[in-house]
Amino acid sequence: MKIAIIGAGNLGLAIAKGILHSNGATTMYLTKRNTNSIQEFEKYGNVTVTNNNQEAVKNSDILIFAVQPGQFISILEELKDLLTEKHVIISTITGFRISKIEEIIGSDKFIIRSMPNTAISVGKSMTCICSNELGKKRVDLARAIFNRMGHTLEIPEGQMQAATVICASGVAFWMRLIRATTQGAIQLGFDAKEAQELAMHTCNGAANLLIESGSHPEEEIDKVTTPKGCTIEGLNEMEHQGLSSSLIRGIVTSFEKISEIRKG
Ligand SMILES: NC(=O)C1=CN([C@@H]2O[C@H](COP(=O)(O)OP(=O)(O)OC[C@H]3O[C@@H](n4cnc5c(N)ncnc54)[C@H](OP(=O)(O)O)[C@@H]3O)[C@@H](O)[C@H]2O)C=CC1
Ligand SMILES: O=C(O)[C@@H]1CCC=N1
Repeated sequence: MKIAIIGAGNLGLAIAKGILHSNGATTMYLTKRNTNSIQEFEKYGNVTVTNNNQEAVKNSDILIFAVQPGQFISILEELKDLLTEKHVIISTITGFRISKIEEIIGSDKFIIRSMPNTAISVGKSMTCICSNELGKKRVDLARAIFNRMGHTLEIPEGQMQAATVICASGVAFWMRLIRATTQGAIQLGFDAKEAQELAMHTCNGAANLLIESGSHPEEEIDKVTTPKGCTIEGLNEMEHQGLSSSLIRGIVTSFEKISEIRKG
């Protein structure tokens, strides 16, 4: 697999780490205009760091675009004449519709739109995927690439904004919940390092319980809440203070913002 990541910033580098972590590429190009900060990636023998997008495209089959939305159009213009039937174009750009990509490079290209999250760097991304008509023939390939770095779900393009909030922004939401749990643990007497260890591994365990058992969260909650015990007392107080409601409202607010950005 010859992969190029055009725009090796926060997300692009997280994807690069995930690919390296999973031995997912035979060769990998990483591009950005100022390459000083990512030069170290060349220590991996199969990685080329360059500011030359055209060189990366010519020498790769899978092109993952991870630039800011405002940078994407001019990059596609720069590269469109080099794109051939060997290329699978994978965009991670928030809010950038497939039809807009087709307007620039044509609908006769394999185009995948994806929404990974930064946990891709450790092989644990939840990545949502959709494609243009022709790209349907390459969805399985795209899923195979991202499945090596976590879990994938194919969705209609109309759900991509919602997936951005739940999965990409979601990493930040879960981090805050883990941090709050850590603060609670410190108040109960653990030092900061231990407190974070307890919080993140408990979070990991809870998620894995659901993933592996397929059960509903309330089923697992029922197993933990001893009648008249401490768990239900704590849980009910959290709900009196608006735990579920505040999460839902935050998610909806985030979605309203992303819709507003897209209109802009
Ligand atoms: N961060 C996240 O969790 C997620 C982000 N996204 C989306 O991914 C995209 C990237 O986000 P993020 O990584 O946070 O942004 P960054 O700004 O960190 O990364 C963008 C990178 O693109 C490079 N770049 C800019 N212009 C060019 C060019 N002409 N050629 C090659 N490289 C270029 C920049 O480097 P330089 O200036 O040196 O060129 C920079 O490293 C966005 O569209 C975002 O919406 C999607 C899902 C999750
Ligand atoms: O916060 C943002 O707008 C982008 C989209 C998803 C993650 N970061």
